[in-house]
Amino acid sequence: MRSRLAPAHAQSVTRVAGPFAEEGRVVKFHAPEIVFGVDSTVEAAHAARRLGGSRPLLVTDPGLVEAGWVREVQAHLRGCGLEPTVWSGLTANPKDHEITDGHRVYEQAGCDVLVALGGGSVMDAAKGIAILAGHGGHILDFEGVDRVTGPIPPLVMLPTTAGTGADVSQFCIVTDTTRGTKITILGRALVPDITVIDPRLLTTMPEWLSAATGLDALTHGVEAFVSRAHNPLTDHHALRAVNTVVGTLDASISDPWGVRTRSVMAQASLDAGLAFTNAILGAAHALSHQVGGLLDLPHGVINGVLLPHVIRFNAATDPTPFVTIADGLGLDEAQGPPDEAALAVADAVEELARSVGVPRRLGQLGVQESDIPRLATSALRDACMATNPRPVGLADAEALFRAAL
Ligand SMILES: NC(=O)c1ccc[n+]([C@@H]2O[C@H](COP(=O)([O-])OP(=O)(O)OC[C@H]3O[C@@H](n4cnc5c(N)ncnc54)[C@H](O)[C@@H]3O)[C@@H](O)[C@H]2O)c1
Ligand SMILES: [Fe+2]
Repeated sequence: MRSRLAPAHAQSVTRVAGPFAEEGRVVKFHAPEIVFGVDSTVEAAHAARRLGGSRPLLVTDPGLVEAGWVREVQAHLRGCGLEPTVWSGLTANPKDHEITDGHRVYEQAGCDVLVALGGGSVMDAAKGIAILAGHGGHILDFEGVDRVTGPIPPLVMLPTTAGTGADVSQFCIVTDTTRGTKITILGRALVPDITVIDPRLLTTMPEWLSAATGLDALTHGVEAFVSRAHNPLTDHHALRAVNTVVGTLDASISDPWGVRTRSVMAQASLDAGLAFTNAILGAAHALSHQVGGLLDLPHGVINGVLLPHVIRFNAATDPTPFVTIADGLGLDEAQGPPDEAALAVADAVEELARSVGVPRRLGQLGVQESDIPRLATSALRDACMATNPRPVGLADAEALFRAAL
């Protein structure tokens, strides 16, 4: 049974972080070691060494090579006496066969630790390589929950977007190129050993990427807050992430080199990541993974289109948690009826998405009516669907896709 606060005008938002557990309920919370700060990148090299590595595979992608960050991290690794091999042969929304390629390089070079420098795609690829290094087999064999049962090599994360939260999460998302969908591999074994968050690395993000990844963090915050698996520890991070993204995303885009606003967004991404890795996600992600797998589009952009629709769908049966979000965002409707407060949150998300240049409709991204039955069917199998607060049937998933089309 959901334990949720009464509307915000009756109780303050700070109550969300109140008593940890109801009687008879166990609350768990996992997180990697976290280093946060401008110019902290070198810590990743120290960490790789401290974790017992001598030959790191530096997993990255061509965009990060071009941005100049790969050279810098290579120098740090060498400066710590390590012998890195760089592998950058992956694309956004990493593909199953790319993980196989990366694993081959890992084995051929005799690597013993993974350092991921990049966005969610790079970090998920590094996790995928770690899974294969520990178990062999094919990456798609590990789809689902807790299929990674043995030890895997140490994982050091240097996130360059803000963000997917993959640097703190137990998720690994890979594109199944045969089925044209994204699979979710989920389990505590995939929580990285350490994330080194240097907001300086975010300054080279192009505008569209800042917008997309900021909306991804917002979606993580909202979905974690309303998730069936939420708890007071995750609520705190989820709410703070939502408030911070809404308050800062515009500014971080208009001042791309501003390390202060980038730092705030990095913290929002971290908060959102800590929330969702523990509370899991919901229908927006379950639907988004299908569109991302089919059309190879930026994950955060798809989320920005879908989230308002999913909020309205969920609020139709229980608007209460959205009242707390509305209150945190300072929306006037938080003082009124709960369903109006929830709709105001959906509208605020839609407005933010449009203000940062995300299209309003899935149709503008290339989704067609004829895709919907297939997208809806596979969305029901996604691991994120189980924690959506309102049960989603096939007709609901189709209706959600149509509403967003
Ligand atoms: N594992 C998880 O917990 C989790 C959570 C959410 C999303 N994801 C996954 O993450 C992926 C999306 O990751 P993303 O949104 O971070 O983008 P991304 O990693 O796909 O990167 C997109 C592009 O941006 C470039 N880029 C990244 N950082 C840059 C920087 N600082 N400067 C210049 N260019 C830069 C990359 O080179 C790439 O070309 C999707 O596959 C999604 O499914 C994973
Ligand atoms: Fe996401």
